[in-house]
Amino acid sequence: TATSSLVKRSYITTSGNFAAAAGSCSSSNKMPEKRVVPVISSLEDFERKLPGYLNKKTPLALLLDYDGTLAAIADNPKNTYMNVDVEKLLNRLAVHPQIFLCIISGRGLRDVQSRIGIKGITYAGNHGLEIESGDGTRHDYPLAAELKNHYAPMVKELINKVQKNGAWVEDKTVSLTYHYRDVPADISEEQKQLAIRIIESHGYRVSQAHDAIEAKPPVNWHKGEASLLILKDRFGADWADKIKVIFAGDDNTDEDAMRFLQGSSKTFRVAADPEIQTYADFRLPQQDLVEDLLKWIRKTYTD
Ligand SMILES: O=P(O)(O)OC[C@H]1O[C@H](O[C@H]2O[C@H](CO)[C@@H](O)[C@H](O)[C@H]2O)[C@H](O)[C@@H](O)[C@@H]1O
Repeated sequence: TATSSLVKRSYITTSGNFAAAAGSCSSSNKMPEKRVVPVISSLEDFERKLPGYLNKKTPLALLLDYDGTLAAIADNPKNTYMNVDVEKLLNRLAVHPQIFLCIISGRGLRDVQSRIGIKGITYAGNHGLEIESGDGTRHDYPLAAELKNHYAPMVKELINKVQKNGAWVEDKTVSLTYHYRDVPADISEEQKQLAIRIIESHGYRVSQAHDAIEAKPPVNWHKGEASLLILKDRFGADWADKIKVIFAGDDNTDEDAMRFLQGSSKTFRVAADPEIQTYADFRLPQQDLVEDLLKWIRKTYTD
């Protein structure tokens, strides 16, 4: 079955050679030439700019990021919430027979599951390193032992040396986030640079997030690869011929999904900055437009 292949599939983990692994995907990550991304700024805009993309006879895979997409960015990850209408819409779409709902987050799997709170849907945590289907089937990216052995010492060193002046380490067991929002501006950059050096000295890869940096294992696995695995697993290798796909996200790590889904989906980047470079098909200038995206889908599939 689709779910059993999720468990059985095995991936070749990059070897203990961190540097080689870290360099191996850099060229394919290059952004396309500067282009103006069409903007969607109202519910009507979805219909106007994507006429006929969705129809109730064709199944939809709806892949959504959490922080900054379903929930507005807050001062602390513990203080995020989806507004009541978004929650209701999501719950409704989750049980629609033509809609496959998946949440793909940088948070730990259990954390994002508890925040969304919908049973029976697919979740990916830690940027896709951990995946759990609605029936409980799991896929954990097999990280090399040498890499895993560096994780705890990395957390310890970060806590000892840079968890200060308001900064703190979010330990998510296979990747971490170093939050520095509350560090005074005059020392923030220096402290962040030290955190980056510590992370890289342990062979982990750094990427920028909102007032935080992410430390991820240097493997060619991210939200893009995870999205493809999830889609293949659920709909088969020819998923692109059978279904429509929508992905929405707001962060650098979501760009991997937007890049991997190019041409076979419609992707939306939540970003206020009109100059932002993105692989997405459309830009949503405010986070609350995600609610309109969900309303557009509900209207198409339930009216
Ligand atoms: O992939 P996502 O679901 O978008 O998760 C990305 C990271 O989100 C969280 O951090 C970000 O959101 C926080 C709450 O709004 C905010 O305080 C922080 O500044 C942001 O960077 C989460 O804490 C991380 O673990 C996720 O990787």
